[in-house]
Amino acid sequence: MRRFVIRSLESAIRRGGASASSSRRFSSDSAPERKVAILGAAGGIGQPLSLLMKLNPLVSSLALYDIAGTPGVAADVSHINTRAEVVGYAGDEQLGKALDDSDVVIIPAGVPRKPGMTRDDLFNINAGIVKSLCTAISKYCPNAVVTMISNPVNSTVPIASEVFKKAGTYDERKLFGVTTLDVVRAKTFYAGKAKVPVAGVNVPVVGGHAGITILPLFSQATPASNDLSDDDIEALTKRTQDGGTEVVEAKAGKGSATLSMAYAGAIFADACLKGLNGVPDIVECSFVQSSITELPFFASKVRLGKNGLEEVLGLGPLSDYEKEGLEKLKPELKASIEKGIKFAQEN
Ligand SMILES: NC(=O)C1=CN([C@@H]2O[C@H](COP(=O)(O)OP(=O)(O)OC[C@H]3O[C@@H](n4cnc5c(N)ncnc54)[C@H](O)[C@@H]3O)[C@@H](O)[C@H]2O)C=CC1
Ligand SMILES: O=C([O-])CC(=O)C(=O)O
Repeated sequence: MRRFVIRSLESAIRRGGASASSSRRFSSDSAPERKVAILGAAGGIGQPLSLLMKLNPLVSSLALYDIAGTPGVAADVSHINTRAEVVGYAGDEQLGKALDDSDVVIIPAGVPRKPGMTRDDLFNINAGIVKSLCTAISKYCPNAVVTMISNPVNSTVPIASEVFKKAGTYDERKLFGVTTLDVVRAKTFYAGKAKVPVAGVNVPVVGGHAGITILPLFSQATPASNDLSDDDIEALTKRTQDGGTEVVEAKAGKGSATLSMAYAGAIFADACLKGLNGVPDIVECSFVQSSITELPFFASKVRLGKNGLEEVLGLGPLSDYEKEGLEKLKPELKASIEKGIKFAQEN
């Protein structure tokens, strides 16, 4: 954690976080002013994510919004002696103020899974929540980068895109489904199996964010390992795809991943902020509008920049096992995307 924060600070300052081309005001520690809003900030993910964003020196203003409970979270987090000014907002009537002038909006609002449920089982409740929050975003901060954590991500991102299109504010460079936790898991599981230090591991994860739509590309993992058998790769793939369910079952009815998700959400938000600040070569995996397959949204490596999404990177060479996984995931991902679009168009 400490290393993450220090790295952020160092790279923001050293690699152009203080880029003179930004029209933003600069604070004394040379990073431009950036407002981050978290919607669902009092929840299981929202609270630790609020803490992590308060520790991020690239954030100058942190708005914590939820339907209730945010004054307490904000009072607590605000006592930490870091740069960000923290304000809590609760209830519909304060949503506009929370969003006003935000550079990055992170959305972990909505219900989590219980054992036996799929992410799609959350659709009926979370689709409406995401739709109303995105309607407010298009009104109060139409230029913000939006990072969507609420599940099912394979549908909530298409919902957000339709809401923004209807409002006339859609910019595909500003909408991201957060799949960073899949990458975090793939790195951890790979390092354990390949017996390499986890800090230097990289594994792209493509597709979507549910079950078989999560496709880790272990053939591209670095450092490469010659010791892993086909069975090992299959087991690693399945464990990554079922990582969320592993946590849901271990929590036995008390929700899904919150701490690891907050970590992943903070990594992705930090990457977005660095991109906005003009730091070069910021690449993360994310579920975005894409043309690298025939599906309109797809997760892959993306380059982040001053306007959000700068470039969707290709899939790279796939193993036969990964090629097969890619073809298998397409029908499910397509159906989830279409379900989201249909919901937003009809409601
Ligand atoms: N993308 C990913 O990798 C992951 C996504 N998730 C998803 O994140 C979501 C949140 O999970 P948790 O934090 O564990 O749930 P939680 O139930 O602990 O917290 C959700 C929060 O959202 C708030 N909320 C509900 N309606 C709202 C609205 N209209 N406006 C603002 N806030 C609202 C609730 O009051 C609550 O505080 C779930 O949908 C879960 O499936 C969870 C883990 C990983
Ligand atoms: O599994 C869930 O419901 C939450 C989630 O998306 C994850 O942990 O990857």
